[in-house]
Amino acid sequence: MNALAHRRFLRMNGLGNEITVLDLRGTKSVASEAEARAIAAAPGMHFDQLMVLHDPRTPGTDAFVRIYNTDGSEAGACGNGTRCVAWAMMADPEMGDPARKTLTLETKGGLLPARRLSDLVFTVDMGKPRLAWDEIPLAEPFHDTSGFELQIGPIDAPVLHTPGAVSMGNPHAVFFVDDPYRFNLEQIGPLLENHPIFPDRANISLAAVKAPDHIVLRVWERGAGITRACGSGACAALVAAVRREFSDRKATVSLPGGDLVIEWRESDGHVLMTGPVELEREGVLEPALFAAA
Ligand SMILES: N[C@H](CCC[C@H](N)C(=O)O)C(=O)O
Repeated sequence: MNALAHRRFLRMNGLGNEITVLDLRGTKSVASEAEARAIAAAPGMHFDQLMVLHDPRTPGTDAFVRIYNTDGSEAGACGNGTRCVAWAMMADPEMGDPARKTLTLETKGGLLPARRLSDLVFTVDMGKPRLAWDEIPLAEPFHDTSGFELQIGPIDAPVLHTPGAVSMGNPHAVFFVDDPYRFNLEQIGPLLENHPIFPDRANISLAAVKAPDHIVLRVWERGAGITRACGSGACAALVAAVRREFSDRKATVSLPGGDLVIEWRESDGHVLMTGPVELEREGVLEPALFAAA
């Protein structure tokens, strides 16, 4: 019997970014990429990200969280998913402790302190952005403020120039454009995600700075495609905009699914992301899901 069979899961979202939460704390089980893909591919089970809770690894933290994309690939950060896990660990009757208003999660990307502001609104400290070319990572050095030239085919695809490159524990390329909805992101997203300049692939954002405190964003996510929202992408876009003096250090980022408030805190260089979560349903993983995994 597969170790994940019959396990309870929560189906949540962060501004429409579809998140499944699974609690494997107290076990030695680890979901494989094939198992994550199998869950995402099953009827009615699609997720953009699967957030799997494991026992804490670092003193002072409450859980280690593995993050899987729709294609099964693991990621070091997921802002919307982290808010959903924070809700689950504070408010879910089986996973949570309602007395908690703060907790610290850990992912492959680092430590993530989270605070509950109200029933469904959380602030996560997403840590410091990583900005060196080999931290993103990129395949070669690039000029750290003007970005790097990036051209893609086919010919009818718009030529996109000088994205900002930022890691929030996962790789992001942010293209500043006049109107993110003018581009055929379905076409250019996968070309850019898989561009050889990104040895680990990348999340691709199209950002329009409408005001010093307002950015409009669309994201093609690595391993998931176009999503309704991307929390780490919103953080990356704010950081890239500040570095180019396009925006203030605190701004509202409007994604297709709604708004996040992002602040690149002056005092310690950490990026704070504030936004809502929603619980859609709960369920149990059927053994048949894993027949082919
Ligand atoms: N697709 C991303 C992970 C999820 C990011 C996004 N859903 C968020 O809220 O940050 C990656 O492979 O790096």
